[in-house]
Amino acid sequence: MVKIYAPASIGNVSVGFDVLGAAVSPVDGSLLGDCVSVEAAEHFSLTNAGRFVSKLPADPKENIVYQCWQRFCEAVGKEIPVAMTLEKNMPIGSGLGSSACSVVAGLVAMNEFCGKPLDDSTLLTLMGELEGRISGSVHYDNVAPCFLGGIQLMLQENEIISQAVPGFDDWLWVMAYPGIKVSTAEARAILPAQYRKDECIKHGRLLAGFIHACHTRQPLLAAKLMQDVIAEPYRTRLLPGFAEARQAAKDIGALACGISGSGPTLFAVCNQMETAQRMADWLSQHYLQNDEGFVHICRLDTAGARQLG
Ligand SMILES: Nc1ncnc2c1ncn2[C@@H]1O[C@H](COP(=O)(O)OP(=O)(O)O)[C@@H](O)[C@H]1O
Ligand SMILES: N[C@@H](CCOP(=O)(O)O)C(=O)O
Repeated sequence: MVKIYAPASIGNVSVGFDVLGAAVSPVDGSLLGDCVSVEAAEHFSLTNAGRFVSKLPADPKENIVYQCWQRFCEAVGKEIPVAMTLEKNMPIGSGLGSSACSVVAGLVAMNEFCGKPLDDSTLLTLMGELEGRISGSVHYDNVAPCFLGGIQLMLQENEIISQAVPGFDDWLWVMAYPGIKVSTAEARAILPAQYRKDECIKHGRLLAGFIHACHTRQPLLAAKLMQDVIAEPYRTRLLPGFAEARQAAKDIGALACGISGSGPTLFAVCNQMETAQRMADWLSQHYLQNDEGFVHICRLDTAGARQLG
């Protein structure tokens, strides 16, 4: 039996719409991600479990893990009879890369079980394709960090999909999921088809500056440049309480704050545990909308998808 864990991720990281993503895990050692197990069987089956199992599509063939199995079999050229189990621990439509967690765990579990017939680049291409089926267009900013770990920058040239960007070890990422759902496909559909020249220039400056600041080890500059001119101005209206939370992050002393993926999860970057804890307390009291919401203080998950059993 093979069991794979795939961690939560922050798509865009504010400054890199569709081209920058970061994998995160709670500092308390708890797991914030999906698990997929694969074992030998006479016929294919998929069993669902986990905290958010009831939110999965009613039709089993719409479960992206079923589609991972089907696509993997097509890629290796044979039907592989296995019993798969999805532990759906991630809320769906959360902005935490929930579908990516299932896709990455599903494909890595199949690949490990079969003795690694597919290389990382082929796997990542398949992950992007499957994620694209859900959100309406291929974007790797969740699947790449979830699979490979850390902060990943999408290059998509010279057969390189993604490469790592060095993060800052002392950064704490406070993640607050309010408990409501925002569909990624819908949050993409509300974005403009075109942007003005000055917005394009600013976006280029911010993203280039952020990557430069990471490589030259300037954390305060990197944090200052984490601004989103592409999605946040349009998506804020989907997120109750976001503007107040952003102001609170500034007042409390967070270095940066933004929408995780397409939301509704918000992230705030702090460089002191005390500030992160104050931020987490504020978000728990003011940003959560119902009992399904949660707040975690995280660090970058530099390992990405990994075998638990
Ligand atoms: N295993 C799965 N995990 C998450 N979502 C799934 C899964 N299988 C199918 N889906 C569907 O994919 C969509 C995921 O929505 P999306 O807004 O992309 O979520 P997220 O931003 O959390 O990845 C939903 O319509 C959901 O029903
Ligand atoms: N770049 C994408 C990221 C979506 O992330 P998700 O966690 O909301 O699926 C976007 O911003 O649309």
